[in-house]
Amino acid sequence: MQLELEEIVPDNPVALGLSVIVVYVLYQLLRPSKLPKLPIVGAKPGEWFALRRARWRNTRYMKNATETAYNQYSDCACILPIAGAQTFVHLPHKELRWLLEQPDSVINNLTQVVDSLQLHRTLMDPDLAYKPGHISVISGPLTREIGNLVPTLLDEIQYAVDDLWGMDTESYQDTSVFTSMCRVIGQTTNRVFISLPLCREPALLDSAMAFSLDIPTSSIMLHHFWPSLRPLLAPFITLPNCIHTSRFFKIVRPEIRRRLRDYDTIKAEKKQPNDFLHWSIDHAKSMGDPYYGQVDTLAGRVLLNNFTSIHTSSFAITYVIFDLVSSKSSTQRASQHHQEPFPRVGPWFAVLHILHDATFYPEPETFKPFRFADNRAKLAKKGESYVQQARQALTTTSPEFAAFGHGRHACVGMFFAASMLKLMLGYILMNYDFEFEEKRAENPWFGANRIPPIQATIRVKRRAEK
Ligand code: HEM
Repeated sequence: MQLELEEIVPDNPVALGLSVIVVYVLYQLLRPSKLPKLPIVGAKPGEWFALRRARWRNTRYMKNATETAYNQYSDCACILPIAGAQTFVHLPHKELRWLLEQPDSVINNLTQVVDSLQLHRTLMDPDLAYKPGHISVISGPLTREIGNLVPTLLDEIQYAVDDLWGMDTESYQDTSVFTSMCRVIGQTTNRVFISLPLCREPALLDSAMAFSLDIPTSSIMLHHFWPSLRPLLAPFITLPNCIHTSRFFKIVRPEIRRRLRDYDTIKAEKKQPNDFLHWSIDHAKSMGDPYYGQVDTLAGRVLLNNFTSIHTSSFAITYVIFDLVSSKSSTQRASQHHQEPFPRVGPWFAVLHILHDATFYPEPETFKPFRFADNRAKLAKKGESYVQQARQALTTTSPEFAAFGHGRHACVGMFFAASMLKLMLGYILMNYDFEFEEKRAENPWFGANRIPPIQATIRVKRRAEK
């Protein structure tokens, strides 16, 4: 018996719409998986929809899931599905070197970053990611200028911290560490990105900080939907990204137009500003592609840099401050190196668990702010070369210390971040006292990322001058 098309397809438009949705949902649930045949973390043997159920289990118990991936599958790869993120192929630690040797034609870092953060939807101009001009500006002039920028950085840190934490030497006050650190980092990085007075403009900082949160939030939301539905939902989900981008652009556009107009005169008079915006204009002029020199491209670069800098650096300093206030003996000595970074690479390595692996870091659960400095001193005492000693530096990445990633695509801003964070910590420890806390506030999970306790407060007061 042969059925005519009209007999199968309902003529009622609502029924037709519903049938399409049902067929689509069934297809998504039952279509064969393209994933390699590997053990799935969080799945139970023989269960239906193992991948989907594992995804929700892992998301609920992220610590267990990532620990299982790191410890139980230390010899073979496994699949680590997480809701709101990609389905990761988790590689054992020993495979990191192999991974780093793969050319971009085999494992493309940009594709993975774009997909992970859904940059083609969460950025209002995806070409900022596909034509990443900021990378050469960060690794070039910004990194070269760090030494010269120290007084500028310190000036802004002092201004921002004093303003937020006050000068009262008598009484302790409650303060939200994360919120204040975001503001200090936002102000300090923008001092280097677009200089005074814009770096202190509250509306600019508010929109930059909001945008820095919009990207991870909207990408997590988008990852909850099947890829084919994302283009339809993205305009709604990324509405905050659009609003914060246009607020930021409105503030910076007049300054960018002024810089472009006066570029030749400023250069002839050797009065160039020493900031990211100026270096980006220099870079645009050398590119021969008008896209790089457009006002909105330059504004987008500054905003994108706010995204890469604000939360990464604020997380790092917030961890340290919480570790210090709950560790009496450590606050006596100025702290240099401590990071509990969030994992970002995919194919995925549990950076968090590597940094808590007792094979590499004895007593990993104990906060030892001088862990690396003491190692360095021991190496010096043994007469080891300067190069060996420098392997303990915050900016020397390795398979065992991948807080900034490792290899070709390691963080290009790490030298800048490390200098800014050390200056900040030094300034805070020399000028402020903390009230000691018996118990350290827990670090919660946000999607696949471990983050500092962003709601928690501490008590702080200005140290009286002796
Ligand atoms: C404590 C602060 C920071 C941490 C922990 C951090 C961490 C990271 C990590 C893990 C990566 C990915 C590496 C990979 O894919 O293997 C990365 C990439 C990147 N970071 Fe950072 N970062 C920090 C601060 C900064 C700052 C301040 C800037 C800008 C000035 C920056 C700019 C970038 C850029 C542009 C990339 C992409 C590099 C590429 O694709 O080649 N980061 N960062």
